[in-house]
This record gives sequence, structure tokens and C-alpha cells, in this order.
Amino acid sequence: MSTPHNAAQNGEIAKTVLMPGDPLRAKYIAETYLENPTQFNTVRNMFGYTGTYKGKEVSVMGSGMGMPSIGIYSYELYKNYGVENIIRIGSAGAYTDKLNLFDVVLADSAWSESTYAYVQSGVEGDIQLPSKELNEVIEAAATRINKPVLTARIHSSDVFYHEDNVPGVNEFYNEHGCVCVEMESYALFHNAKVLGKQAACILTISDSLVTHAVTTAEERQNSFNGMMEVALEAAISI
Ligand SMILES: O=P(O)(O)O[C@H]1O[C@H](CO)[C@@H](O)[C@H]1O
Ligand SMILES: O=c1cc[nH]c(=O)[nH]1
Repeated sequence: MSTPHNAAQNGEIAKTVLMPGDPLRAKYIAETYLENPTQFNTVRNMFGYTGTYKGKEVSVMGSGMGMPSIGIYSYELYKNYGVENIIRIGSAGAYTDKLNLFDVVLADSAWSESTYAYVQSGVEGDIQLPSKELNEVIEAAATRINKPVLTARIHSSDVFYHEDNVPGVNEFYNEHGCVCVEMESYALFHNAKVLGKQAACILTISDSLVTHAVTTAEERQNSFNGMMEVALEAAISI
């Protein structure tokens, strides 16, 4: 029972899936943290793996970049594969100098100018919410393994490269209360809600739109270990 985008067969994907945007981050997590990982998807190089972490089954799969992409993969995971929980683990650009590179943010809401929810199911509004229950599990996991997370509102943007004549950091931070920007959570939270499932998002600050500090592409793929460990610890406690 594969889909046009996922070659997995029934039963090959765990109830909880960690979803980085980058499929190579999924590969890194599978190879670094999972016991006995098996690969269930290579279609479009959107790698997906299932293994165990501390003895409990968990999957990890790339989502691609942007809401159309995570919209497809998360919808299929929930609807076709019986997945119950998706924890996005992404990179984000800081909108405040209070956030430093490698700080970890847990989204308590995603603000967006995106039309994703409206086009998908006629839902209006610029905010989508994660699962409260999943967020509590994640916060408890972070405390247990002593990895601090900041719980805050994030911006889910449809655009990575902006011209100067459109709203920027100041408007998103001061008017909408978003501490950082990424590109998928608004759609993920919406899909979870319409399908009666759970979603959350943990982000590592990869760059700052205020100080212009940046991490390298390699660091974004391979070194966001704090966030990965919090997500794995949460996945096995759900
Ligand atoms: O690192 P990932 O999870 O891909 O997340 C962020 O990085 C990408 C942009 O560089 C977008 O997908 C954004 O949401
Ligand atoms: O969407 C994103 C992700 C990381 N950094 C950004 O500036 N934007």
C-alpha cells in the first residue's frame, strides 16, 4: 500500500515519526541513534527509516522544505500509514538577539500568512496550534535529559528569500510575537487537526536574522543533537 511519494508497506512505519526537513538529517538520526534501522523510503530521496530507540519503535523521515511538501508527506503518514504523532525537528532563523545559534525552541503556536489551511479545508485564521499533550511530553523529556527548550510562538513562512519592501523581522517579532522563522509547522499542525492526530515542532536556531550569525549546511545536517535527543526521548514516552 505505497503512495506516489512513499514506498513503505503497511506496518513499516512506527506510530511516532520524527520529521526533519532535510532527508539527510533523517539519515544521520537513523544511523546515529536508532538501533537496527531499516529504510522504508527512497522515493524522491525523501529517506525514511524505522528502528528502535532505547528499545522502543520510532520512525524518522524527511519532509522536504515548505508547506506543500510537508503537507503531502504528513497527510500520507497520518491517513495512509496510521501514524499518530509527528514531531517536526527543524532549523530556524532567530527574530530576536535573545536567541543564539543552537538554542532550541518548542513551538506553542505557528503564525503564518500562508493559505495552506484555507486551501486544504476552508479553515481561516493565521494561527495553527500543536498538540498540547505532545508539547507537555516534549517539555518533560527536555527537563529529564537536561536540554533546555524555549516554548514560544514561531513564524511559518512560505518564502525564504524576501525583498526589502515587504514585512520583515520587526513586524513578525513585535506585531505577531514570533521568536523565529521556519517553513512547515503551520501546515503540519493543520493536517494533524483535520485528521484527529497529534503534531509538534522543535527547532534549532541555525541563523539569526538580527545578528546575521549562521551555521554551515553540514552543521544543519549533522549537529543539532540536543533537539534530536529531546525528540527521541519524547517519542519513546508518548
Ligand atoms: O531544517 P529544516 O527542517 O528543513 O527547516 C528549515 O530549513 C529550511 C530552509 O533552509 C526550511 O525547510 C525551514 O523550515
Ligand atoms: O526558514 C528558515 C530556516 C532557517 N533560517 C531561516 O532564516 N529561515
